[in-house]
Amino acid sequence: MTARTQAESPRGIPEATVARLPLYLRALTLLSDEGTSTCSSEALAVAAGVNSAMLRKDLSHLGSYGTRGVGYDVEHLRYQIAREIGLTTDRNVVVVGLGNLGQALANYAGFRTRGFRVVALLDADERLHGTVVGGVAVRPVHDLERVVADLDVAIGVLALPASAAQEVADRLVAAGVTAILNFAPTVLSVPEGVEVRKVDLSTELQILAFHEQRRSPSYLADGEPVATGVGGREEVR
Ligand SMILES: NC(=O)c1ccc[n+]([C@@H]2O[C@H](COP(=O)([O-])OP(=O)(O)OC[C@H]3O[C@@H](n4cnc5c(N)ncnc54)[C@H](O)[C@@H]3O)[C@@H](O)[C@H]2O)c1
Repeated sequence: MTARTQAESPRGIPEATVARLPLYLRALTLLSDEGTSTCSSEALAVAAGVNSAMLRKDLSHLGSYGTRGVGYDVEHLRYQIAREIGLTTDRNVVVVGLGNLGQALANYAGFRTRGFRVVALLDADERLHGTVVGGVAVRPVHDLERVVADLDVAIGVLALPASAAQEVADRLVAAGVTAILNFAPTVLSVPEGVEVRKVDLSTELQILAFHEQRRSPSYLADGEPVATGVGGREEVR
């Protein structure tokens, strides 16, 4: 076996490419919905928001090179990418924590059309038990192990307070779940072989603020952040 020189998925596709596959899939789905059957790499790159050289390189990792003068077959490429991401079979999802965020996630119809079935909702608050969100009844978190086994849950979504996240993650892992999407503001510790993705909207907002600041006329004028705090010091939050 050759040593891996950069982060790669088990099939040898660079992780950076894997991270862009959902962008291509979304762009191809839009093109398909518009009735487009073939598209050039340039058009697909624009629709996905990347440059076309990067797109061609990414797709070459999938063995997809398009046809010279014609471009890519939209449906075929869509299938190839969906298969690569593992979306040709539906995945069952459990959402744990049915507060503001959990309810919004459970109500989101877009998961279903992308191959994710929210099959169970769990919460510790007994006032929520039996209430129906997005067509699924909320059950006690006590049922977690049974739900995972009976409903063949593949992915756990954590939308609960940070203080409860590790314990629930441990229970999910012990029950056999190997993929966790964590919205709680805490770093989870999981054994090797378990994949955790963390979603943090405030980090994304901070990144936007960083770029926004660099576009501001005063920053561009002298290359320095604007002093906003008392005594001319920049306010740091
Ligand atoms: N990642 C992000 O971008 C983002 C955005 C918003 C909120 N959050 C985080 O998501 C989490 C949920 O936010 P919210 O606004 O929905 O909070 P919320 O207080 O409205 O809901 C939390 C829910 O978790 C339940 N809960 C608490 N302990 C539990 C346990 N041990 N087992 C099962 N359920 C339990 C509560 O009963 C409640 O229904 C918080 O940690 C918040 O910080 C993250």
